[in-house]
Amino acid sequence: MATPQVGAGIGIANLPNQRHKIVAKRGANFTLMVCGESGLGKTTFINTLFTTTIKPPKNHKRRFNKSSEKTVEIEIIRAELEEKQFNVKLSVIDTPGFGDYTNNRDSWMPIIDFIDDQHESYMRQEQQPKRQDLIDMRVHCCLYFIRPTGHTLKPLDIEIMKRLGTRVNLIPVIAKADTMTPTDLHKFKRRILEVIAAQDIRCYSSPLESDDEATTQRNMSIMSAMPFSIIGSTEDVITPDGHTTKGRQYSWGVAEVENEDHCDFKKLRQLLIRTHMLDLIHSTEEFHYENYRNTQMETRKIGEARVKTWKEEEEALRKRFTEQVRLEENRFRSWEQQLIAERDRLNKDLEAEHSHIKALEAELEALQAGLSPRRR
Ligand SMILES: Nc1nc2c(ncn2[C@@H]2O[C@H](COP(=O)(O)OP(=O)(O)OP(=O)(O)O)[C@@H](O)[C@H]2O)c(=O)[nH]1
Repeated sequence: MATPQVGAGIGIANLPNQRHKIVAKRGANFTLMVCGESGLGKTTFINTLFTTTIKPPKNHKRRFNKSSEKTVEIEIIRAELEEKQFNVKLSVIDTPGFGDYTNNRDSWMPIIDFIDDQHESYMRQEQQPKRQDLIDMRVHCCLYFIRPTGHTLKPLDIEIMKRLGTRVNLIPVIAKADTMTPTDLHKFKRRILEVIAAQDIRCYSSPLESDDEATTQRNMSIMSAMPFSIIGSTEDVITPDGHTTKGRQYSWGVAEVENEDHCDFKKLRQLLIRTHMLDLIHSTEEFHYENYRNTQMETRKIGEARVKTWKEEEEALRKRFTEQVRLEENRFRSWEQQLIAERDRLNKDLEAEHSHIKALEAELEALQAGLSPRRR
């Protein structure tokens, strides 16, 4: 685990102004998770966000050597950020390779387990008599990277986002926004929001209202950009007006990371680092952790091992499926019985008609036999 010390002006010095001045004294502990399909720019984004190489870029050829059975590896990168004597102990949880495999269902389970395990570990530590220096790795925010397809969310995205949203502050982001036109990006955002609402996916939302009108406006402007479109790059480029900035160079021009006409990187950075870091920490504590704790307290005796929630969800899903199959089979059987009964009834009718014809034929024969001598 790398522990780089970085100190460039990225805005964490504003944190003490956010909510509790007390945090300023001991600094903050912030855990950020990035997940989404492989190659969407998660590592690049993290390095862009903290204006340093927190994590070295990967060798993408490596991916092709992996066995298709392999699940995601969770990586923890730690860094200490310091600005104007304010410290943030940052942990970044990367989930590389996600979605590379044929069996994608197996790829989200370790992510869900990781989040639950951190709550579990914190809860167990809290139950101990000695409660100082608790190790806290609860995930305060999860950035879910969406592939910039321009269509809509994929079923796998929906499935994972649903599970994440009930456990963690989920923030959806559209990766590689420089690969889409502003019109397509706008339509894509709208479709994503429609799916999020229709599928009841819970995303992070912060209180918008504040005593200060400017803060309310700022919060509204930040939150209205969700799902945030982002461009990641640690490379310097020269803009048409001649200044140097982080961006991606193309033959048609440059895509600038910090240009609000190009993407929402600035707003997302503002939310994560400057304005909402403490709210993300507090809502994890007050909402997601409490939720976990309450559920476990209701369903478990003290000391009893945790039943993995996703396993319960899987079991419920399996039961529902088996029940549906059973109902369908019953429906099919009763339909088959009806068909057999109908066939028997028709056969009987046919037999009766047959006998009737036979009787008529016999009668006709008898009549013909009766008539014959007189003819002669
Ligand atoms: N066009 C474009 N390319 C990007 C962007 N961000 C990253 N890339 C490129 O995408 C490739 C993958 O980037 P990574 O940051 O390694 O992606 P990742 O999601 O961490 O990949 P895994 O860890 O394998 O899941 C690299 O070649 C990056 O240069 C972006 O915003 N736009």
